[in-house]
Amino acid sequence: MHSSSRYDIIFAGGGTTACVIAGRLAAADPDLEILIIESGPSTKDEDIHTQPNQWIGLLNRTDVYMAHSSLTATNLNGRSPKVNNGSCVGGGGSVNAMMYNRAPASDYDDWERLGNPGWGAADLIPLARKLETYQIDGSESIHGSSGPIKVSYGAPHSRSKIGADFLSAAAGFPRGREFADEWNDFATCDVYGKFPKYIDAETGRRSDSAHAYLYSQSDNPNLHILDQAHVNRVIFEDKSNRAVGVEYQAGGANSAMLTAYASRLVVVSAGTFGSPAILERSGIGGINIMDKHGIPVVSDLPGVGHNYNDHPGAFLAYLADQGMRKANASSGYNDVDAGIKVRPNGEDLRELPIFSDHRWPKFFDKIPDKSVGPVFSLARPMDSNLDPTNYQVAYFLSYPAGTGTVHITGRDSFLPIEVYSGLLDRDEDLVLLRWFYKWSRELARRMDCYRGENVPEHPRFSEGSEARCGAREGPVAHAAPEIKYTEADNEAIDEFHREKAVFCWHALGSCAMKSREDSGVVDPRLNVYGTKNLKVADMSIAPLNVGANTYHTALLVGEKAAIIIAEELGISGV
Ligand SMILES: Cc1cc2nc3c(=O)[nH]c(=O)nc-3n(C[C@H](O)[C@H](O)[C@H](O)COP(=O)(O)OP(=O)(O)OC[C@H]3O[C@@H](n4cnc5c(N)ncnc54)[C@H](O)[C@@H]3O)c2cc1C
Repeated sequence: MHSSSRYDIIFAGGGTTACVIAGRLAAADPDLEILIIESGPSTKDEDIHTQPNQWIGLLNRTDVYMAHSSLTATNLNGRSPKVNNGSCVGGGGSVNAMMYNRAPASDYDDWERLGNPGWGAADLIPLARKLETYQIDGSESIHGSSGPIKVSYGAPHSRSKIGADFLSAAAGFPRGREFADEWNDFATCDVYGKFPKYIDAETGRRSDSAHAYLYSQSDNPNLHILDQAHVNRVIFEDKSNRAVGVEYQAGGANSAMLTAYASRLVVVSAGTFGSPAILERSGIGGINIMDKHGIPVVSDLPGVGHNYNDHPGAFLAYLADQGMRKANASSGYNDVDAGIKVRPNGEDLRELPIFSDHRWPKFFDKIPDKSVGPVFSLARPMDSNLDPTNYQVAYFLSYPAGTGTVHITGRDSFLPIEVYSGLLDRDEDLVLLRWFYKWSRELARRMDCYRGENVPEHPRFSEGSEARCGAREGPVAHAAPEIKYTEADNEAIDEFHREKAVFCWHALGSCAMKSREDSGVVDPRLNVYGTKNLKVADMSIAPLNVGANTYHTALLVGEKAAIIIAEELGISGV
């Protein structure tokens, strides 16, 4: 499809957000010459991407899924956890777990309050309706009925019994929370519910932005997708700092450097790891980084690569009764059925030292739609090295206190990037994870299918501890007393998290939309400070974390960016 080297708009990176923007603009103005340069392969109609139950297998595919080693952090016992992103047309959206989870309204209002007019919930909620066709009974004031992204509970008859078992255990769990059919209304949390999925109920296929926005316009000859090509840097017109194109390589690390020119706009949309790296290689970033790698400075922006965040969590494996077997043969299923976005009550807060004294009053207390994170069940372990008959109960922190950094290690786009994760840097995050472990285990051991813990996948409690893990005959009674943990047990849980806690693929924030004085990288119109005709649009612009899996926010950023760009280029109908 790559026929010319002059375009109106070039996208550097062709992931979730780029597909939304390019698709919207191309649909509104089919004459617009658009080039998307994506380092990974095409995903069009590939079963591994379109068949939901194949998604766990994707995590072993180095061609469509990129793993970055991170530097070790203080609280990780010398461990260097991998952080990952999708690397293919559609990016994370073409490899992700398809869990549909919307962030609370207050998150976007927080973004707006940081000096970003137009990014509050009142502006974004209409876009949330626009982007989806909600195939579940839901209120029209909250959900869309004609958007490109399809949301359902999965293909009919595709669910396992694990989700229902989780919800029935929750009903008997004495910690008393309600149940709700709707928990994605931007307001509700602390209720149990079923997890909707980015799966088209009619076809059973994954509903991703690549297919929904881009491939659906394959007949448009002006919409060019160049896959398996790495963007090295943005090119600027001499002295004016106006972006005029990009340099890229289409044949691997040793191939020739090629150029493509954009007369109207360059949009960097390479995700939380790729976007700051492209900016830094282009001379946009901290002076220390430019000096270190001998890159001429275009814009001195020390915030590039800072403010990196994700959701730290853990996936606990349990032994299951063989009769409760799992995902059936249907491919329209992602193994995730039920969960809760937990908000601690007064009693819970007494179990959360450090967190309840500092982070809670500062960030959560007065804002009732903010949960501290979800707990959810999985019918099959995320880790394909584990026995597939195990089930998992997982949890993650929505707003961890620790943050990290992402920087280049050289001028070559094939060099690894340097990531400092910040994972568990802060004690309050460790305390909260400890509490989540206990809560989630109480739920897991009340499930009918429970037959004990997969011991190596749990904390190493000492001999004689009430908390010690192992195989069991069956579940405990719903009203059974909770396990009492000693100080030594608490230390074992912390140690487990130091060794096993992971980031949940929700990287964001490394090119934050904030004021320049506050270490921001882009303004509210997504323009990179100190440049012209250059925007960043993807999850890297998130100035603060969001209390949900991040695909929904990436889609929202795409819809919002499409409107901004259309306004500026005089394109109507977006
Ligand atoms: C395994 C996994 C599971 C997930 N599960 C869920 C879930 O169940 N629910 C949910 O809501 N969210 C989930 N997410 C998160 C969600 O998918 C991401 O937040 C979202 O896709 C991020 O979109 P983005 O546009 O910011 O970046 P991406 O979609 O990551 O796109 C960035 C693209 O840029 C490309 N790129 C990078 N550098 C270059 C370069 N130099 N040149 C050219 N191209 C480049 C990358 O290859 C990538 O395709 C998951 C993510 C992953 C990876």
